[in-house]
Amino acid sequence: DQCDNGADNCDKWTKTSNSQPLNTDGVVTYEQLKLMMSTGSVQLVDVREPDELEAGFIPGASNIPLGEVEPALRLSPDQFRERYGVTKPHREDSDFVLYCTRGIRSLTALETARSLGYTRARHYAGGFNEWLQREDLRAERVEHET
Ligand SMILES: O=S(=O)([O-])[S-]
Repeated sequence: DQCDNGADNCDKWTKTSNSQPLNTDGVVTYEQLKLMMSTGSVQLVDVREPDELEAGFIPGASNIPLGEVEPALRLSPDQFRERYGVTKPHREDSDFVLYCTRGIRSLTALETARSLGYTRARHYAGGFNEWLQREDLRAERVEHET
């Protein structure tokens, strides 16, 4: 079973994965994402089209457009790295996070990922829209403080 590989947080995840609707254990909030980014534990994938990323994206994200998510996750790890320049997520990874503009496409991508065995994958439902708003607010607050 999934716990055989000794993943740290195995218990927490095996109890909820597959048995809960995606909107409870499948969602990452802005705060959770920031925390994951600050600890270096996130494999972030932007599922928007490449031209949408020209206006910006979340730092560290790789781009796999929605229509490529399924074939991408079927690539071998070597092929995946060659194509996308990053390590292919492992099926048991809980730090595999998808996002788009406002959570619609990333939910579809998440369902695709889960159907391919990525049972702990999640999506940042607020998407790039919320990200920009929250980051702007943070910047303003920092300005006021200084
Ligand atoms: O990017 S979106 O599908 O949420 S509009």
